[in-house]
Amino acid sequence: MKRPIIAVTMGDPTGIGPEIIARALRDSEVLLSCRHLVLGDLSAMERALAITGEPSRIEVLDHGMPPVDDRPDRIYLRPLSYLSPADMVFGAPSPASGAAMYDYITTAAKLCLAGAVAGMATAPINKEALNRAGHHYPGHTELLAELTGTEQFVMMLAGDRLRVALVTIHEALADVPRLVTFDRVLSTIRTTHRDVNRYFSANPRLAVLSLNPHCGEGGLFGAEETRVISPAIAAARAEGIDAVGPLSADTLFHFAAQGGYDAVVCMYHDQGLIPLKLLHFDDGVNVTLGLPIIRTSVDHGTAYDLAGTGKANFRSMVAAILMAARMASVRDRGQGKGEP
Ligand SMILES: NC(=O)c1ccc[n+]([C@@H]2O[C@H](COP(=O)([O-])OP(=O)(O)OC[C@H]3O[C@@H](n4cnc5c(N)ncnc54)[C@H](O)[C@@H]3O)[C@@H](O)[C@H]2O)c1
Ligand SMILES: N[C@H](C(=O)O)[C@H](O)COP(=O)(O)O
Repeated sequence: MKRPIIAVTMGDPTGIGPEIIARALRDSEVLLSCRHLVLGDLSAMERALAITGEPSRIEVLDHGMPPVDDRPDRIYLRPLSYLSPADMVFGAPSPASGAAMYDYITTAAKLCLAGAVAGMATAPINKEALNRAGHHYPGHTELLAELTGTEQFVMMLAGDRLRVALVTIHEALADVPRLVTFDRVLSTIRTTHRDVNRYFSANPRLAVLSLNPHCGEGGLFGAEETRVISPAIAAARAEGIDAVGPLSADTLFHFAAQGGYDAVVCMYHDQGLIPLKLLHFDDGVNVTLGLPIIRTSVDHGTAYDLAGTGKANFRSMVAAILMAARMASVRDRGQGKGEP
């Protein structure tokens, strides 16, 4: 079987990205499941190989793609930046490295849209550095939505025991109640249902959380449940989606982690990501639902405290690459887990 090509973006060259890529691309399951094209910086990749001690050799591909008979001891790299040592100091992203992170992502997206690669798996960026370089996005998710002209997209983080999908993503907590609207809750449920059904689990059962303690306690602790969340769930159910709620966030994860639901729709970032990272920090995957391309990512950040030590755990990078390859094979077989 022809293995799909997954574009792997280096992320922040001053973080752990290059090191976890060096390690992940030696993983036997990764080697069996896909070919890769790393989009990044040659010097940063060479430094990561020296730090990790991985015996791979870099093969520079300025234009082409990795061959069908790619070698397990190669890193196929398209260099998109040539950073100076001053721009590669660990933990100190610069405008140049911020611009480079942006170029890796946009090039990968273009390759995905052109069908030159099957999907992309991203190493972590520093969002502040991205913005300082003049690219004003909260993260990969919103940048990729814009690049692909996608309006309805969802950040989902997934592990074997739990999947969480977010109604609001990178927002100040003070803004969340205003942003939890009927339309956003309903579109998050719809997009989550459609893509979980397609890629992960047929006819998924979705739990939808409350925003307030005890589901608002009959209005005593807030009205979003009755005003917004319940009507959105009712509308989704009327479309045939198996969504239940609103359910109290403090207890629901106990049951969801035992397999009660295929995904949990959460109202804000930390509501979903705290339980997910508690259970799955080492092997969780961040996947963007709703895009016309396949995009997965690690579930952690740049970890500057570990950059340059070779000690960062690379399992989430492995899991992200494997998930992208699996999603590509589901898509390319023209069949999902459930009906489209
Ligand atoms: N997918 C992404 O691009 C992504 C995701 C999350 C955070 N970030 C960015 O990363 C930067 C740092 O964020 P943060 O400090 O909140 O989170 P972080 O995940 O970088 O670090 C939090 C803690 O987890 C540890 N850690 C992270 N990854 C690890 C790994 N692979 N192995 C072992 N330990 C690991 C770190 O050492 C640190 O102690 C921010 O700029 C943030 O925007 C990017
Ligand atoms: N919210 C994610 C996390 O905490 O892991 C992360 O920041 C990812 O953001 P993007 O994939 O949009 O860069």
